Amino acid sequence: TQSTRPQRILDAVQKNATRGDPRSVVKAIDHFCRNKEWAMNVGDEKGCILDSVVSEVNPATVLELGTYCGYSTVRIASLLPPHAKLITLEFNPDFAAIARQVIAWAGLEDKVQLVEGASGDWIPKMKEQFGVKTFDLVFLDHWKNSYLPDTKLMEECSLLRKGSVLLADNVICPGAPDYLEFVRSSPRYKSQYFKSHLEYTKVEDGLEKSVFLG
Ligand SMILES: O=C(NCCCCCn1ccnc1)c1cc(-c2ccc(F)cc2)cc(O)c1O
Ligand SMILES: [Mg+2]
Repeated sequence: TQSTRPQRILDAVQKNATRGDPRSVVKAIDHFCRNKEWAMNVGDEKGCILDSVVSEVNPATVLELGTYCGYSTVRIASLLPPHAKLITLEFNPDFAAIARQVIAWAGLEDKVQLVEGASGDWIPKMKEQFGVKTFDLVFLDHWKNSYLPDTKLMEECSLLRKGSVLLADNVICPGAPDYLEFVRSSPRYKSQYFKSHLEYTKVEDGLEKSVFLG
Protein backbone atom coordinates (compact mmCIF):
# COMPACT_ATOMS: atom_id res chain seq x y z
CA THR A 1 0.00 0.00 0.00
CA GLN A 2 1.21 3.50 -0.85
CA SER A 3 2.35 5.54 2.14
CA THR A 4 1.50 9.21 2.50
CA ARG A 5 4.03 12.01 3.02
CA PRO A 6 3.00 12.44 6.67
CA GLN A 7 3.49 8.68 7.16
CA ARG A 8 6.98 8.91 5.64
CA ILE A 9 7.76 11.81 8.00
CA LEU A 10 6.64 9.69 10.99
CA ASP A 11 8.82 6.81 9.73
CA ALA A 12 11.83 9.15 9.53
CA VAL A 13 11.18 10.24 13.14
CA GLN A 14 10.82 6.68 14.42
CA LYS A 15 14.00 5.61 12.58
CA ASN A 16 16.24 8.60 13.32
CA ALA A 17 15.03 10.35 16.48
CA THR A 18 15.42 9.30 20.12
CA ARG A 19 12.19 8.68 22.05
CA GLY A 20 11.62 11.47 24.57
CA ASP A 21 14.08 13.83 22.88
CA PRO A 22 12.14 16.67 21.17
CA ARG A 23 15.23 18.25 19.61
CA SER A 24 16.10 14.95 17.86
CA VAL A 25 12.52 14.76 16.51
CA VAL A 26 12.80 18.30 15.07
CA LYS A 27 16.23 17.48 13.60
CA ALA A 28 14.98 14.23 12.00
CA ILE A 29 12.03 15.96 10.31
CA ASP A 30 14.19 18.83 9.04
CA HIS A 31 16.78 16.38 7.67
CA PHE A 32 14.08 14.37 5.89
CA CYS A 33 12.34 17.45 4.43
CA ARG A 34 15.58 19.09 3.31
CA ASN A 35 17.13 15.95 1.79
CA LYS A 36 14.27 13.65 0.79
CA GLU A 37 10.84 15.32 0.48
CA TRP A 38 9.74 18.93 0.98
CA ALA A 39 6.85 19.30 3.45
CA MET A 40 5.00 22.29 4.90
CA ASN A 41 6.54 22.30 8.39
CA VAL A 42 7.55 25.75 9.63
CA GLY A 43 11.12 24.43 9.26
CA ASP A 44 14.44 25.23 10.91
CA GLU A 45 14.98 28.85 9.81
CA LYS A 46 11.52 30.16 10.73
CA GLY A 47 11.56 27.63 13.60
CA CYS A 48 14.39 29.54 15.28
CA ILE A 49 12.30 32.74 15.14
CA LEU A 50 9.33 30.77 16.56
CA ASP A 51 11.57 29.48 19.38
CA SER A 52 12.73 32.99 20.28
CA VAL A 53 9.16 34.35 20.41
CA VAL A 54 8.00 31.38 22.56
CA SER A 55 10.93 31.87 24.94
CA GLU A 56 10.25 35.62 25.17
CA VAL A 57 6.50 35.18 25.84
CA ASN A 58 7.06 32.18 28.16
CA PRO A 59 3.36 31.32 27.76
CA ALA A 60 1.17 29.36 30.19
CA THR A 61 -1.48 28.80 27.49
CA VAL A 62 -0.80 28.38 23.77
CA LEU A 63 -3.18 27.81 20.85
CA GLU A 64 -1.76 26.41 17.60
CA LEU A 65 -4.01 26.55 14.53
CA GLY A 66 -2.79 23.89 12.09
CA THR A 67 -0.87 20.92 13.49
CA TYR A 68 0.08 19.08 10.28
CA CYS A 69 2.63 16.47 11.46
CA GLY A 70 3.31 18.15 14.80
CA TYR A 71 6.70 19.69 13.97
CA SER A 72 5.91 23.16 15.36
CA THR A 73 3.84 21.57 18.14
CA VAL A 74 7.00 19.76 19.31
CA ARG A 75 9.16 22.90 18.94
CA ILE A 76 6.75 24.98 21.01
CA ALA A 77 5.87 22.35 23.65
CA SER A 78 9.56 21.57 24.29
CA LEU A 79 10.06 25.21 25.39
CA LEU A 80 7.03 25.50 27.70
CA PRO A 81 7.31 25.87 31.49
CA PRO A 82 6.19 22.84 33.60
CA HIS A 83 2.40 23.35 33.93
CA ALA A 84 1.88 25.20 30.64
CA LYS A 85 -0.62 23.83 28.09
CA LEU A 86 -0.65 23.82 24.29
CA ILE A 87 -3.93 23.19 22.45
CA THR A 88 -3.40 22.40 18.77
CA LEU A 89 -6.25 22.26 16.24
CA GLU A 90 -6.06 20.09 13.11
CA PHE A 91 -8.88 19.77 10.55
CA ASN A 92 -7.39 16.85 8.60
CA PRO A 93 -7.81 13.52 10.47
CA ASP A 94 -4.90 11.88 8.61
CA PHE A 95 -2.55 14.70 9.64
CA ALA A 96 -3.91 14.49 13.22
CA ALA A 97 -3.27 10.74 13.43
CA ILE A 98 0.39 11.19 12.41
CA ALA A 99 0.88 14.25 14.63
CA ARG A 100 -0.31 12.34 17.71
CA GLN A 101 2.43 9.76 17.13
CA VAL A 102 5.13 12.38 16.48
CA ILE A 103 4.14 14.27 19.68
CA ALA A 104 4.18 10.96 21.62
CA TRP A 105 7.63 10.04 20.22
CA ALA A 106 8.91 13.39 21.52
CA GLY A 107 7.40 12.55 24.94
CA LEU A 108 5.28 15.70 25.01
CA GLU A 109 1.76 14.21 25.26
CA ASP A 110 1.26 15.68 28.76
CA LYS A 111 1.74 19.27 27.51
CA VAL A 112 -0.26 18.97 24.30
CA GLN A 113 -3.98 18.59 23.62
CA LEU A 114 -4.59 17.83 19.94
CA VAL A 115 -8.18 18.63 18.90
CA GLU A 116 -9.57 17.47 15.55
CA GLY A 117 -12.01 19.72 13.76
CA ALA A 118 -12.59 23.17 12.30
CA SER A 119 -11.12 26.18 14.11
CA GLY A 120 -14.33 28.13 13.50
CA ASP A 121 -16.29 25.50 15.41
CA TRP A 122 -13.79 25.00 18.24
CA ILE A 123 -12.67 28.56 19.04
CA PRO A 124 -16.10 29.48 20.54
CA LYS A 125 -15.94 26.34 22.71
CA MET A 126 -12.41 26.79 24.12
CA LYS A 127 -13.51 28.18 27.48
CA GLU A 128 -16.23 25.62 28.25
CA GLN A 129 -14.38 22.59 26.80
CA PHE A 130 -10.81 23.21 27.96
CA GLY A 131 -11.17 25.70 30.80
CA VAL A 132 -9.13 28.29 28.90
CA LYS A 133 -9.53 31.92 30.01
CA THR A 134 -7.25 33.61 27.46
CA PHE A 135 -4.29 32.56 25.30
CA ASP A 136 -0.85 34.04 25.95
CA LEU A 137 0.37 32.94 22.51
CA VAL A 138 -1.42 31.88 19.29
CA PHE A 139 0.55 30.33 16.40
CA LEU A 140 -1.42 30.63 13.14
CA ASP A 141 -0.37 28.05 10.56
CA HIS A 142 -3.61 26.68 9.09
CA TRP A 143 -5.60 27.75 6.01
CA LYS A 144 -4.23 31.18 5.10
CA ASN A 145 -7.68 32.61 4.40
CA SER A 146 -8.79 31.53 7.88
CA TYR A 147 -6.19 33.67 9.71
CA LEU A 148 -8.32 36.85 9.65
CA PRO A 149 -11.77 35.41 10.42
CA ASP A 150 -10.33 33.27 13.22
CA THR A 151 -8.50 36.26 14.73
CA LYS A 152 -11.74 38.26 14.76
CA LEU A 153 -13.50 35.25 16.28
CA MET A 154 -10.86 34.97 19.06
CA GLU A 155 -11.41 38.67 19.85
CA GLU A 156 -15.18 38.20 19.94
CA CYS A 157 -14.82 35.18 22.26
CA SER A 158 -12.55 37.24 24.60
CA LEU A 159 -9.77 34.69 24.16
CA LEU A 160 -7.16 37.46 23.79
CA ARG A 161 -5.99 39.70 26.64
CA LYS A 162 -3.80 42.82 26.69
CA GLY A 163 -0.38 41.48 25.69
CA SER A 164 -1.52 38.26 23.96
CA VAL A 165 0.86 37.50 21.10
CA LEU A 166 -0.27 36.25 17.66
CA LEU A 167 2.50 34.72 15.53
CA ALA A 168 1.48 33.94 11.94
CA ASP A 169 3.41 31.71 9.54
CA ASN A 170 3.44 32.19 5.73
CA VAL A 171 2.38 35.81 5.62
CA ILE A 172 4.31 36.14 2.30
CA CYS A 173 4.21 32.59 0.85
CA PRO A 174 1.50 31.37 0.31
CA GLY A 175 0.49 34.72 1.87
CA ALA A 176 -2.28 36.03 4.09
CA PRO A 177 -2.80 39.53 2.64
CA ASP A 178 -6.11 40.38 4.30
CA TYR A 179 -4.75 39.26 7.73
CA LEU A 180 -1.53 41.27 7.23
CA GLU A 181 -3.44 44.41 6.25
CA PHE A 182 -5.71 44.01 9.28
CA VAL A 183 -3.08 43.51 12.02
CA ARG A 184 -0.78 46.20 10.52
CA SER A 185 -3.51 48.86 10.28
CA SER A 186 -5.60 48.08 13.38
CA PRO A 187 -4.90 50.35 16.41
CA ARG A 188 -5.54 47.27 18.59
CA TYR A 189 -2.38 45.47 17.43
CA LYS A 190 1.35 46.25 17.45
CA SER A 191 2.82 44.26 14.55
CA GLN A 192 6.37 43.28 13.58
CA TYR A 193 7.54 41.35 10.50
CA PHE A 194 10.34 38.76 10.77
CA LYS A 195 11.75 38.24 7.28
CA SER A 196 12.82 34.68 6.53
CA HIS A 197 12.37 32.02 3.86
CA LEU A 198 9.78 29.42 2.94
CA GLU A 199 10.77 26.22 4.76
CA TYR A 200 13.71 24.37 3.12
CA THR A 201 13.86 26.85 0.18
CA LYS A 202 15.32 30.22 -0.87
CA VAL A 203 11.87 31.69 -1.53
CA GLU A 204 11.00 34.69 0.66
CA ASP A 205 8.51 34.15 3.48
CA GLY A 206 8.21 35.45 7.01
CA LEU A 207 6.42 35.45 10.34
CA GLU A 208 4.25 38.35 11.55
CA LYS A 209 4.22 38.88 15.32
CA SER A 210 1.23 40.93 16.51
CA VAL A 211 0.67 41.94 20.14
CA PHE A 212 -2.99 42.51 21.08
CA LEU A 213 -3.27 45.84 22.90
CA GLY A 214 -6.71 45.15 24.44
O1 LIG B 1 -1.36 25.48 3.59
C1 LIG B 1 -0.52 25.49 4.46
N1 LIG B 1 -0.82 25.16 5.73
C2 LIG B 1 -2.20 24.75 6.06
C3 LIG B 1 -2.42 23.25 5.76
C4 LIG B 1 -3.85 22.81 5.93
C5 LIG B 1 -4.44 23.24 7.27
C6 LIG B 1 -5.68 22.43 7.60
N2 LIG B 1 -6.24 22.98 8.83
C7 LIG B 1 -5.74 22.79 10.07
C8 LIG B 1 -6.57 23.48 10.93
N3 LIG B 1 -7.55 24.07 10.23
C9 LIG B 1 -7.35 23.77 8.94
C10 LIG B 1 0.92 25.81 4.13
C11 LIG B 1 1.30 25.80 2.78
C12 LIG B 1 2.63 26.06 2.42
C13 LIG B 1 3.04 26.03 0.99
C14 LIG B 1 3.96 26.98 0.51
C15 LIG B 1 4.35 26.96 -0.84
C16 LIG B 1 3.83 25.98 -1.69
F1 LIG B 1 4.21 25.95 -2.98
C17 LIG B 1 2.90 25.06 -1.21
C18 LIG B 1 2.51 25.08 0.12
C19 LIG B 1 3.60 26.34 3.41
C20 LIG B 1 3.20 26.38 4.75
O2 LIG B 1 4.11 26.66 5.73
C21 LIG B 1 1.88 26.13 5.12
O3 LIG B 1 1.56 26.20 6.45
MG1 LIG C 1 3.13 27.15 7.54
